Amino acid sequence: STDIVRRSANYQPPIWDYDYIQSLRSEYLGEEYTGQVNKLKEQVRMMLHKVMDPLEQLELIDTLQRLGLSYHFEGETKRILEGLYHGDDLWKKENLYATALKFRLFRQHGYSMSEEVFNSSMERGSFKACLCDDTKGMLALYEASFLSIEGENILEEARDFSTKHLQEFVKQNKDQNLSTVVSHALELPLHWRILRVEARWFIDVYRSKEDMNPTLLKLAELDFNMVQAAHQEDLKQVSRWWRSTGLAEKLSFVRDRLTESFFWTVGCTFHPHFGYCRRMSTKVNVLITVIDDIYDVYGTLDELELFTDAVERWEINAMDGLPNYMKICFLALHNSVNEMAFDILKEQEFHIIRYLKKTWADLCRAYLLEAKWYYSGYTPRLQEYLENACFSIAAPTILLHAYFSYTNPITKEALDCLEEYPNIVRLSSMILRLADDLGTSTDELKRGDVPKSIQCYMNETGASEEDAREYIRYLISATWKKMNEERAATSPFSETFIEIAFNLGRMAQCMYQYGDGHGVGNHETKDRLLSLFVQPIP
Ligand SMILES: CC1(C)[C@@H]2CC[C@@]1(C)[C@@H](OP(=O)([O-])OP(=O)([O-])[O-])C2
Ligand SMILES: [Mg+2]
Ligand SMILES: [Mg+2]
Ligand SMILES: [Mg+2]
Ligand SMILES: [Mg+2]
Ligand SMILES: [Mg+2]
Repeated sequence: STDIVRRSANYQPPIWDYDYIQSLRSEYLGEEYTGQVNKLKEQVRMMLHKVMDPLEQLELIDTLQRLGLSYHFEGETKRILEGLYHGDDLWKKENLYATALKFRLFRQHGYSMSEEVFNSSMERGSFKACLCDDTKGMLALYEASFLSIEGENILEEARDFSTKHLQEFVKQNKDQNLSTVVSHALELPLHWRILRVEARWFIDVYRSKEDMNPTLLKLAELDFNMVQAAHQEDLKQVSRWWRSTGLAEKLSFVRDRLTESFFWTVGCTFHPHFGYCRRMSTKVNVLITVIDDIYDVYGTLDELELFTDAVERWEINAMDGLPNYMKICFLALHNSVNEMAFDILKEQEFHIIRYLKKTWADLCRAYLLEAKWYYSGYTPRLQEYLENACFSIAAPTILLHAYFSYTNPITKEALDCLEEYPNIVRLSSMILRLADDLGTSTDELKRGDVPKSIQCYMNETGASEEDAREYIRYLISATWKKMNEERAATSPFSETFIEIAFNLGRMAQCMYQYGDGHGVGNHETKDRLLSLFVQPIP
């Protein structure tokens, strides 16, 4: 047969090998620290009951959230916010900092809050110039502005005004600690950050604050380490499964990214009780990574047509015509997905195979279309590219599997809605796709891949690459406003699902913050993985 010339991405081996992952241990696993944690949680509950000043109540809620502790105190938090929302005393001695903090927390927790609350800080349509010296207020206004939805001009003005003055503040660099915090916020606003990664960073910042509360700090450190121990067990378990598939060595040309695939799931649901969801989602992510590389790098168009047909048919004898490397990949996918369907059938008597095979078929068809565009040298218009690329980024597949792996009871209503790719899924996919293209397209185009959003926009408008990237960043920001609207809207999905969809977008911005954190595994990603999964807080 004619020699097939196959592209290569020259992917590096995983950052940690199997034996290293299996060697992970934590002294915080088991009951050793449970007594101490419960005592500390009790003390924090007392604090939540005793704090009476409205602003101090909000500050405590915000601090608990930033320390990664709010999941322990959802009841108390709700009670306090309910009380504040319906009371009106807070609004009297008002300053920008208090208004912005209150605005952000209420919107974050789904309360309706008008942007007009900032009117007293404005005159003739802009923010009062004197406010720019209030750095704490500027920072609070900046963070609050990312809870905006489309058409909120005051919040748009708030973001521009605060960004400008915060950048000025960092340049003057008068106060090292505050400059660090301000730079961090300017890099990525709180609303777009992954809670777990943020908590690890904030615990260190909180330790050196003059108003630091030792009980909160101690609980945050202990809880972080205990959750890390739980995550280690999940990672070790799913790493054993990954090794049993043999895919990494059989398909030596694909990305072998088990730990990064696991990191994506921790960003979506870090809660210790969601171990099954993390393990299932990791399987999905690592399989998607392999199949994506088969379509993007290795497969010939004929082979890809065969693989796509086999996935659409979803039956064992569909494998017969496949080349060997595709046989093993198809059977690994088929076995893993059917096993998840079996778990649900056993547990909930809900037969979900048709939903799962459809999402994998949709994904492979989207991959195939991109491969056809690549091989024919076609560059689509941006809109046409994105229509397909919101499927090929695999967010719908990831979110559907996540829904099944934590939801009990599964409802027909939510499933029918999920099948229509609802807004929340579409928007989360868009953010993931755009952030991924910003982070991966340079390397992808070097080794040969379909033109990505940046290139499609350049081709369509004649824009430079830098302007195209700027436009893609603008699209991410605009998509977040639509996402914020989805949270407020009523939907058949639980708060948990909405949060997972939001976190998938956040994970993308976290993973690609410094380039291709998944495929290349730069040092920032490695540092994050070490701090999340290996090194306990001392
Ligand atoms: C989990 C994922 C988001 C999905 C599989 C690996 C990813 C990190 C990304 O990989 P990439 O090759 O960049 O996707 P695409 O650009 O080829 O669609 C697509
Ligand atoms: Mg982050
Ligand atoms: Mg390999
Ligand atoms: Mg790819
Ligand atoms: Mg791809
Ligand atoms: Mg990519």
